Amino acid sequence: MKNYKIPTLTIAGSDSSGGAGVQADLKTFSAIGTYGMSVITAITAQNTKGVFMVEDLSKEIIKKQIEVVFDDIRPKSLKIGMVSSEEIIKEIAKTLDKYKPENLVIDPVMISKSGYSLLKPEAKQSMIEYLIPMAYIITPNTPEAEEITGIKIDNVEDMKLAGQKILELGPKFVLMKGGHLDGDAVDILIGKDIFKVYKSERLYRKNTHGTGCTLSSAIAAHLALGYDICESVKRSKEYITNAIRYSFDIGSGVGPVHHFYEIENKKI
Ligand SMILES: Nc1ncnc2c1ncn2[C@@H]1O[C@H](COP(=O)(O)OP(=O)(O)O)[C@@H](O)[C@H]1O
Ligand SMILES: Cc1ncc(COP(=O)(O)OP(=O)(O)O)c(N)n1
Repeated sequence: MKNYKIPTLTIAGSDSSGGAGVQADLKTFSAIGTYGMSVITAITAQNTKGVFMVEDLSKEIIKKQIEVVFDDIRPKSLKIGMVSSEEIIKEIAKTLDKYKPENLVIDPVMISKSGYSLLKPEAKQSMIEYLIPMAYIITPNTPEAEEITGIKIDNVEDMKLAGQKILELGPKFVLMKGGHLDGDAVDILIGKDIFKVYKSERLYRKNTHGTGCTLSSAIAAHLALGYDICESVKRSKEYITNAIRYSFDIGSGVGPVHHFYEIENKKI
């Protein structure tokens, strides 16, 4: 049930083309029916053809954005997307630690579809050490899970192994996303006492810019609305599948997925 007074927050980078990052997150929050807020970590000059330039914001302004939001409108859930440097990761972890946020969804963004490194390689370890243990749920795609665990992932069995290893780093749940493998799009939710598979048919679409951002913010929105973890993932998987199904051509490269308000009423 939508409730536009329920606050949700994204801590992520800005995508000037509107398909990924903060812009995708805010569209998702609105479409699912929550009140979206944003803490911007970096500005990317990006379009459907690629990422052309990135500038991080200072750790001071990132910290201040978090503080003023939490001190005034405490979010019911939040997601963290692009955080590119060790310095920024540590500042966010330290600042959030003061507020003990509930329902923290971490999308461990590393490399954009166009191949641009959005996480500096030397910052990977601080993401593992400082951010991942704080997560209620983390949502790695297979290349990210490989980077985090060192396990090569070619199939669902490998996804389970890697997911288990990520769980040992401290998050409550891990959602292993299988969009990069062949065949059906299979995601696996792993927790101490939970193992659930969410499967949808593979859609052969060109326009898949922002899929990971959209899925993680959909999970944050559903958690904020009060759904439990399994129902939040189920509804978010339906949301992203429809968003990919109705994705459209805009620009000359990989276009965005479609956020629209009727999406929840469509059957997949
Ligand atoms: N071609 C596709 N058809 C259907 N679902 C897909 C497709 N590609 C990705 N997905 C789904 O979109 C979500 C994002 O997946 P993935 O592509 O693995 O992550 P990311 O966008 O972070 O690289 C997952 O739920 C995945 O199963
Ligand atoms: C600013 C910003 N943040 C994250 C991403 C990566 O988004 P993702 O949802 O993984 O989709 P692709 O860009 O890989 O299609 C981004 N591109 N920009």
